Parts: sequence; structure tokens; C-alpha cells
Amino acid sequence: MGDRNAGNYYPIMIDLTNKRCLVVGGGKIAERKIESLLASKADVVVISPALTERIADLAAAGKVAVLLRNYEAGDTKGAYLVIAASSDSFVNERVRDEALAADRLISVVDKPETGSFILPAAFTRGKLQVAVSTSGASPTLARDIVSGLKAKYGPEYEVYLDFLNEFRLKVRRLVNDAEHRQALAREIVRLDVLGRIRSGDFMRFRDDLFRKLEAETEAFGLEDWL
Ligand SMILES: C[C@@]1(CC(=O)O)C2=NC(=C\c3[nH]c(c(CCC(=O)O)c3CC(=O)O)Cc3[nH]c(c(CC(=O)O)c3CCC(=O)O)/C=C3\N/C(=C\2)[C@@H](CCC(=O)O)[C@]3(C)CC(=O)O)/[C@H]1CCC(=O)O
Ligand SMILES: NC(=O)c1ccc[n+]([C@@H]2O[C@H](COP(=O)([O-])OP(=O)(O)OC[C@H]3O[C@@H](n4cnc5c(N)ncnc54)[C@H](O)[C@@H]3O)[C@@H](O)[C@H]2O)c1
Repeated sequence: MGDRNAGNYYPIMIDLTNKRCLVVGGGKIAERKIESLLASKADVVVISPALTERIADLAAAGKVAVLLRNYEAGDTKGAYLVIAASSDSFVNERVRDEALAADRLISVVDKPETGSFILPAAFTRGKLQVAVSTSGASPTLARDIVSGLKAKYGPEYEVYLDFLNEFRLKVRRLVNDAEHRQALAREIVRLDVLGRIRSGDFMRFRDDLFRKLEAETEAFGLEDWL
């Protein structure tokens, strides 16, 4: 494992909406990658002579396009991102070489260090996305860390992030002074908004706050709510 990436992977949030993503292989591992690609609204194409039941269901429902055959040279053409997830390491190597030659993003599930990216363990709460990677050293540890974080950052974070997003957009629209905007950005996360979401007191609080912000704008501060 001497050639494992030493931890200098570049973390990036990438928009895959309508991007063609090719998955070679239709087994358990491919299934997991397909599910996460679909969750990111990618346009998924699967090439594999056999499929798990779940992938076959996704194909029947029109959620993924499937070519029910072995990988052939040239298959990576037109793909923005490629995942080599077959059980045949020779095939995965060919997929990788072809993808790399055309500078496509490529992940190789059996020899991750030979590809150009790896996947983290991750979960979302609306706009909050938490992703953990051990640079491939221990996917199981990554998953354990994520399950701890999942318990800590519960479903209320979805509402919280939507609120923060709405607040930020309003502030950007209404408040011209950059320092004032920054002060509000710092203060808003110090308010116990999560407590209000949990206690059911949130909607009234939100409406009051936004009403005041719209009315007072440049003079608006959050001291009264702290
Ligand atoms: C996090 C997660 C996300 C996902 O897959 O979407 C993920 N692996 C998960 C689970 C998992 N994977 C494995 C086990 C069995 C126990 C074990 O062996 O440890 C379990 C546990 C289980 O399944 O319970 C085996 C395994 N994994 C890799 C290899 C090949 C190798 O290392 O050479 C082998 C050996 C295969 C073999 O020898 O047969 C490689 C990779 N797995 C990665 C991601 C990337 C690095 C992540 C990081 O940086 O930490 C990387 C590098 C490539 C990649 O796939 O991008 C997902 C958790 C999903 C969740 O949250 O539930
Ligand atoms: N990255 C990870 O998280 C991780 C975890 C465990 C295992 N693995 C590795 O991932 C690989 C796949 O594991 P799996 O459990 O999904 O295996 P699997 O046997 O369930 O599935 C393999 C799939 O590859 C397809 N396939 C075989 N030859 C092909 C070809 N020429 N062209 C296209 N598709 C072809 C098969 O039809 C099948 O659908 C294994 O090599 C395993 O070592 C990776």
C-alpha cells in the first residue's frame, strides 16, 4: 500500500446534474456508487452483463440507462465521470487507462490509488453535506465517524440550513455594508435556532426576525435575540 495517496486528495463539491456518469459493473459496489450518483442527479449509464436486483429495478423505472454487456473499448467516450466497478481487475484497468487518456474523472474500486478520485463516506441533511475520507486507509473508520456525526447532526439541520440560506440571501439583498453583513453572518449562527426548531417555536421566531430585518435593514442587529 506504499503508493496510497498520503492524504493530499483535494476535497471538492462537484455539481453532477445531468452530467453523464458511466459505471462499469453491476454488482453490490456498483449499486452503492449508482445510488449516490443518482442522489446527485447525475445521468447514469451502466455497462455490465449482469445486474443486482436493485440496479435492474432502477433500469426498469428509467432511472439509469443500461447496456447489458461487457465493457468494450471506446465506452468511456462522452462520460464526464467514470467508475470502474467490475469484478475483473483487468477490465477495470482498461477502463482506467482509457478514461485517464481523455482526462476524465475516474474512480477504480479495486485499485483506488490508480484512479483520479475516491469517494468519501457521506450523508446529507438538506443543504448540509457531511463527507469523511481516510484517503482510502480505512473506509470502515470513515463510515464509523460518519455514523457518529449522523447522530449529532439530526434532521433538524435541514430546516436550519434552509433558514440560514434564506437569511443570507435576504442580508445580501438588503444590507449594503460589508462589515454589517459579516457581523450578521457571525451572529446568526450564535442564536439558538436549533433549540427553537426542536421546541416548535421556530416559525414565529423566523417570521419575526425576517419582518424586523426587512423593516430596519441597515440598523438591524441580532443582539435582542441572543
Ligand atoms: C466510505 C465508502 C463510500 C462508498 O463506497 O460510497 C467507501 N467504502 C465503503 C465501505 C467499505 N468498503 C470496503 C469495506 C469492507 C471492509 C474493508 O475492507 O475495510 C467497506 C465496509 C462495508 O461495506 O461495510 C472495502 C474496500 N473499500 C475500498 C477497497 C479497495 C482498496 O482499498 O484497495 C476495499 C477492499 C476490497 C477488497 O479487498 O475486496 C476502497 C474504497 N472505499 C471507499 C469508500 C474509498 C475510500 C474511502 C475513504 O477514504 O475512507 C475507496 C478508496 C475507493 C472508493 O470506492 O472510492 C463506503 C461506506 C459506505 C457507507 O457509508 O455505508
Ligand atoms: N471500493 C469499495 O468500496 C469496494 C468494496 C468492496 C469491494 N470492492 C471491489 O469492488 C469490486 C466489485 O465488487 P462487487 O462486490 O460489486 O462484485 P460483484 O461480483 O457483485 O459485481 C461485479 C460486477 O462486474 C460485472 N462485470 C464483470 N465483468 C465485466 C466486464 N467485462 N464488463 C462490465 N462488467 C463486468 C459483473 O457482471 C457484476 O455485475 C471487487 O473487485 C472488489 O474487490 C470495492
